[in-house]
Amino acid sequence: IGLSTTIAGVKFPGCFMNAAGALCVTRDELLALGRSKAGAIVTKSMTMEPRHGNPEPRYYGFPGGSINSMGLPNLGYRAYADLIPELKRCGKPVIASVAGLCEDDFPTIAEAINAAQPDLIEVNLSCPNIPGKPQIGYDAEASERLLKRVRRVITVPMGVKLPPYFDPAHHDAMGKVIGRCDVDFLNLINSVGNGLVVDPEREAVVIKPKGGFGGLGGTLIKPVALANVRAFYKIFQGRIPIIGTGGIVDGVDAFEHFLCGASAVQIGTVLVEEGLEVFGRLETELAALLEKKGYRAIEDCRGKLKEL
Ligand SMILES: C=Cc1c(C(=O)O)[nH]c(=O)[nH]c1=O
Repeated sequence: IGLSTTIAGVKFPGCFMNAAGALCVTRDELLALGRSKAGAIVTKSMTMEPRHGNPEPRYYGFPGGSINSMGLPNLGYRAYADLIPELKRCGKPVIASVAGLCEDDFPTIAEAINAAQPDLIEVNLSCPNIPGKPQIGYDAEASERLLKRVRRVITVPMGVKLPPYFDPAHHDAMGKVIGRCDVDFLNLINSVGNGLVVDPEREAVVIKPKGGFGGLGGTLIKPVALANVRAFYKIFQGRIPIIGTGGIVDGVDAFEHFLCGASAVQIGTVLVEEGLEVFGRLETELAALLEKKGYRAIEDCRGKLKEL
């Protein structure tokens, strides 16, 4: 069973990759991803200047998932632009994740990182952890304005990392925006923003930033992730490839994302908790599952979710 896939004309040797943010901030982390069985290298979302990020503890894993308020720790876009040629020599696609602290940052960073020619650029409209900054992805007009400015300066495939939406009216509104911005792929979803995890023993929050509020990931968000993959897959009738992210812990979870319409999947919490060996486990599990079900490749099951 081949687990390779193609997104916007770019061939991925494997369908599993890290989610931006998971083990991908430093040169060593990115090169380790290059040596691992990951099907791609995805950078941490980058900003104009290097950032330490929020005070620790800022990540907490627990049975069922994780909560984080990292605060965009990254090396700054210039460092990643310098790294991209070396990362591309690892023999798998390099996805540069672009963020910013304000709207004007995005086209500036995108133009500079495009010059380094990553295989794809992923525009992150969904960071939930910048104190005082609402997620751009929840503002349709701002999203459209930003994506059009970024599209003009990017010559490689451009994708969008969106937050979860919880109302079909929002799926439709964002679908219209995406349809007008010449987007090459979608990545659904980012963490479920501003959850709160409490430690009843200590009677305290578990992360320091924002009074303990942070983005939720892991198993508990899988139904939300699947709903968003399915909603946008149906809106675009499979014509815009989707990377499914959220709640993938084993091969069956990845299969569910493919059934809902994903062409590739990203992992965050399970990668942080288990380490780079998780890629081998997930590939083994998915290949066995597809074999058992009689599918020869991912595209044979993509979008085949049955309704009752
Ligand atoms: C880019 C910042 C993000 C962060 C962060 O750096 O706090 N955490 C997330 O769960 N998603 C993000 O998009």
